[in-house]
Amino acid sequence: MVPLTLAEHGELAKGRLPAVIWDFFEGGAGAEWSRRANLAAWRRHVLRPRVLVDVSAPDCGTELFGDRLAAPFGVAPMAYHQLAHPDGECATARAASEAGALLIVSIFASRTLEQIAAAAPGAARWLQLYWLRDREALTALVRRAEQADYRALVLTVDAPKVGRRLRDLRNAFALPAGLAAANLDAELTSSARQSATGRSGIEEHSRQQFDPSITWADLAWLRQRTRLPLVLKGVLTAEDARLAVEHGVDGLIVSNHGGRQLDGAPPAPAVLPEIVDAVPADHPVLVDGGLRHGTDLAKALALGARAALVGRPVLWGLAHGGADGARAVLDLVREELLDTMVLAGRPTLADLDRDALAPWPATAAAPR
Ligand SMILES: Cc1cc2nc3c(=O)[nH]c(=O)nc-3n(C[C@H](O)[C@H](O)[C@H](O)COP(=O)(O)O)c2cc1C
Ligand SMILES: CC(C)CC(=O)C(=O)O
Repeated sequence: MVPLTLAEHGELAKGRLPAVIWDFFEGGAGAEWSRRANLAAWRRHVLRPRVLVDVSAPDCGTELFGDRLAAPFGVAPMAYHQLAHPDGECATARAASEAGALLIVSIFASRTLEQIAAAAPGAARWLQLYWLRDREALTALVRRAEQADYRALVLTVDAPKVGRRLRDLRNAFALPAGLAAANLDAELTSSARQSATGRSGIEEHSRQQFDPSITWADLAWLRQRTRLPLVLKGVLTAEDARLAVEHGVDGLIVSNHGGRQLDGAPPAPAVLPEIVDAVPADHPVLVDGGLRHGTDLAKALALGARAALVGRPVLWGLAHGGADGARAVLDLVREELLDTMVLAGRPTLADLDRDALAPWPATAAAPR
């Protein structure tokens, strides 16, 4: 079967992956309300098509922190791509580069920052960090990212601890032998391999390593250690967006972490407009969560996002087709975005403004 939708990439991946890995990828926290809400939220808006517009040359190319992208999209930071494919993040890097997408590498990547950079030289890539208790390890990562030409740092701020992920608890999920967080000291992550306490290995490890005491005041410490743009991921209120700007942050990613952290947190499209309105226009606001169609990406842009990130579907492509599979996923999203722009009579990104959207009436059930 040649997959024609992201969901079909998911079906192929599910057939390939061990059930516990599928659950780690797919699962959310708690009752998984936020995970499901992410998928439903994009359906609560309709596109307002304009007609008799010249759509013969639609253009979705853009630039982000100086890098050219084929579309305003990227790969969300996700841990351990080798769970999906032996080439791991190196394959994803090739795929993203060929598709003209931004790649955000997770601090829990299973290949080194340098290997990933070498797999796609010159490509747009950022490094995502969690605030580790070990600040020397954090500083070392920042240095390496600068040397390997990563263009921005993303600090994920929605995870003072890992959310209560019931699937991983039931599966006592732990990293398989031979797989590790390649950029961190083996000692720092060894607990991710066991679940002696009956928790998931991932939860156990984050409990030991994440510093839950950091506050806005600590951001200055990180700011002083790098010239790279700093982006906060996991901001969901206008209040925090304003604080971020006051504390010298350069951009935001509006995200509920794919529903994997606070269950009950809003899906990004519900809060994106208030956040876009709260920050100066030269601070890019990105978004992620539940994007499964080019139309979802068009809606994100119309709500004011500068770009949107795709998470799980990239792992699906990687799992069933390696770099080619991940690239097929990204190409599909871009092609569907271009289709949407043509059929909606909005051939440039500037045309995808708030007039391009209307809410689906609250009284009408959102179609499945
Ligand atoms: C398997 C998996 C691992 C993830 N690892 C990280 C991570 O290391 N750092 C992070 O900031 N977010 C992580 N995320 C969250 C994603 O960056 C992103 O917010 C979310 O997956 C987007 O939703 P989507 O998967 O519905 O597209 C992870 C998500 C998944 C599914
Ligand atoms: C290793 C985990 C803490 C990575 C993560 O953020 C996630 O699984 O959502």
